Amino acid sequence: MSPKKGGVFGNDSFLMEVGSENVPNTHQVVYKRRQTPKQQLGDGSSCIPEIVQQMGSPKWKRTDRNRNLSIKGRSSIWLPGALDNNVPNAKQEVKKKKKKQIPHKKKSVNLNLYDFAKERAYFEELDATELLVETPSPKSVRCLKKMAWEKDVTCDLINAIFNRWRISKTILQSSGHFKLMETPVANSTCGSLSYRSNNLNEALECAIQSRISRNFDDYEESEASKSRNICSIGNLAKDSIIDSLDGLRIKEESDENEHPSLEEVVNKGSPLQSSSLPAEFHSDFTQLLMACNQTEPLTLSEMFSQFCDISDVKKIGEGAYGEVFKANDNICKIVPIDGDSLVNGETQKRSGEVLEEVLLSLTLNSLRGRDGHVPDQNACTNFIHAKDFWVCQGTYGDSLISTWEEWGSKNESLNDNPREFSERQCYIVFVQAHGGVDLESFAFSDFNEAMSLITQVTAALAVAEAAFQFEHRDLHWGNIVIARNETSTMNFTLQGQKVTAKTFGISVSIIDFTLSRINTGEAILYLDLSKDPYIFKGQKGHIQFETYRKMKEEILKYTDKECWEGSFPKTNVLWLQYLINILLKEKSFTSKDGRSLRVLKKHMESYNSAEDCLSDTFFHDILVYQTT
Ligand SMILES: Nc1ncnc2c1ncn2[C@@H]1O[C@H](COP(=O)(O)OP(=O)(O)OP(=O)(O)O)[C@@H](O)[C@H]1O
Repeated sequence: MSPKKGGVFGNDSFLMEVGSENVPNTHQVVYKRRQTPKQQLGDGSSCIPEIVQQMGSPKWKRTDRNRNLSIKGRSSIWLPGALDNNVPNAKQEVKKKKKKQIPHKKKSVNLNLYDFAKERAYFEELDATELLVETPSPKSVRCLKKMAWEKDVTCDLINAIFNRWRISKTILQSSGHFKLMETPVANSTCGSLSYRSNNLNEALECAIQSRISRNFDDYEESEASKSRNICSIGNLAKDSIIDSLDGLRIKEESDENEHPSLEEVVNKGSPLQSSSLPAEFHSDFTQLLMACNQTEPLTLSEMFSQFCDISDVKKIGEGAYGEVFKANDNICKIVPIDGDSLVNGETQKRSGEVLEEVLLSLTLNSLRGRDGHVPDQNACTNFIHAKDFWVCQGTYGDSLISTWEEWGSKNESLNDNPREFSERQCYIVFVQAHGGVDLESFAFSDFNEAMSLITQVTAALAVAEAAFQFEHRDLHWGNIVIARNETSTMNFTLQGQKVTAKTFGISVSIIDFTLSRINTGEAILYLDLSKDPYIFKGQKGHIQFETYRKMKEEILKYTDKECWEGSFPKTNVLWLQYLINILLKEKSFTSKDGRSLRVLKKHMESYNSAEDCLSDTFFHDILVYQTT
C-alpha cells in the first residue's frame, strides 16, 4: 500500500477512536484506590510508606502506587494509509499558542518523603532462584499456538493486527462514536478455529474467510442480528475498510452469488449491518485473541506450563494493574481485563486498550532488530523485550495464590487477593524478558553505574523519539529495571549514527507503557490524560506527581486544550529530570558526583528532547560515536 501523507492536527481525514467519553460506561468511576493508613494523597498530609530493610528478608514496596488512573481506554488516532518512514512531526503541526513562557521558578520543595533503605538482598534472592534448565513440553493441545513469535510471524502479525484495528476504528468513527457489539467471551466464535499454520497470514485469511461466510449464514436471519446495532459507513470509511481488507488479502467466497463479498456489503451503502462484518472487526476481545495468535483463552496454569511447572512460578512484584510473576527466566505480568468488578480499586482495562498496548510493545520491539539484523536508522535494546502475549481466563489456582500470599506476607501487598477472581475473569498476560530489579530496589555500587543508568535511559528515549516520536510519560522508578551482567558496553543507533555506550556492567530496561504515546506510522497511540484529572492531583512536592503536572503545563504551552495526542518530546526530558531528582534524593553520592547530576539537571531545562540531552557534556566520556 502506498503511503499517503497526512498531518496530525487539523486534518479531517484523521479518525479519532471512540474514547471512554463516548462509550457508555457502566462502570463506576473510581478516583481513589484503597490505601494503607500511611498512604494518602493530594494534600501532602501523609507521606509514602517507608521501606524497612531486614537482612535476609527484603522488604519491597512500590512508592509510586498512589496514582490512580480513572480513565479507561486509550484514545488513539489512526493515520489513514500511513506507514511512511517519514513519521510526521506532530509538534510542527501544533499551532503554537502565543503565550509568554513562565520563567522556571525555583520552588522550595519538600522532598523529605521517604526513609529509603537499599535492597541488595533482593538481588541475591533473585540470583539464588533456581531456574529450570528445560522448558517442559506443552501439556494441552490448546497450548499448541505460537511457539516462536520472533521467528516467522512478527512483521505479518503487526500488519495484520493493525489492519484489523484500523477497520474497527474506521467503523467506530463512521458510526458516530458508536460502540459496536463486543463478542462476549463465553460466546466467542473463535474456539472452533484453529491456527496451526506457521504462516500467520495464511491462518488469518482462512479464519477471516470462514468467518465471513459464517457471519452471513448465522446472522442474516437470526434474531440476534435484528437486535444488533446498525451503523452507517461514510465513503472514506468504506474505502479504508476495502483498503484494509486488501491488506488482509481477503478473497471473495466462491459462492459469491449466494453471499455478497464483504466489499459489496461495504459498497452497498448505508446503513450497514455491523453484524455483516467478520467478528474480528467489531470485537476488541476477538482482535486481542487473534493478536495473541490464540483461538480461545487458556487457563493461567496452561499458560504457565509453557515455561515451567506452575509450582515454580514466583510472584516478584506488583503494580496497580498487574501482578508480576517470574516463570523460568521470563516475567509474566497478569492484568485482569474486561470484568465489571474493581481490582485494586481500579476499573479493569478493556481489551481494546490492551490491544493498543500490545501494538505499542511490538512497535518498540522492532528497535531491537530481528534475527541478528539491527535496524539501520534507530536501534536500541533498552525497552523491555516483549516476548509474547496471552489471553487467559479463569481463577488463579492454588499454586499462584500461594506464591501471591507468600510474597504479600513479606512485602505488604497493596493489591487485592486474586483469590476473589471468578471462573469468568479474563486476563492479558504480558510475557517479557526479566529486566532485573526496579530502580527503587537497586543499590548502586558506585557513581559509574548511576551514570550508566542515566545514559541508557536517555539514549533509549532519544532513539524511540527519533523512530516513533515516542514519549513514555510515566517513567517513575518502578518502571526502570536494572540487571547486572558481564558486559562493559552496549550499542545503539540514533538517526543512522552508531554509538557505543559504556555500561559499567549494568543493563537498563524501560517497562510499562500504559501512559505512553507513540506514532507507529499507522497510528498515534496515546492515553488522553485530560480525562484523568486525578493524576494531576497527587501530593504537592512529590517528585513523581510534580512531573505529571509539569507534563500538562508543557502541553498547555502549545495548545489551548490538553492535546495528549501531540508530540511533546520535552515530556521525556521532564522524566529525565525526575530521574536525576530521585537519584539525588534516594541514593547516596559524593558531593562532587551529586554536583555533576545537578549540573546535568540544570542543563536539561534548556533541552527539548532526550536527543538534545544526549549532547550534554555529562555524556562525553561515556559515549563513543562510531565513524564509518
Ligand atoms: N520485565 C520485568 N522485569 C523485571 N521486573 C519487572 C518487569 N516487569 C515488571 N516488573 C516488576 O513489577 C513491578 C510492576 O510492574 P509494572 O509497573 O509493569 O506494573 P503496573 O501494574 O503497570 O504498574 P503501575 O502501578 O506503574 O501501573 C515493576 O515495578 C517491577 O518491579
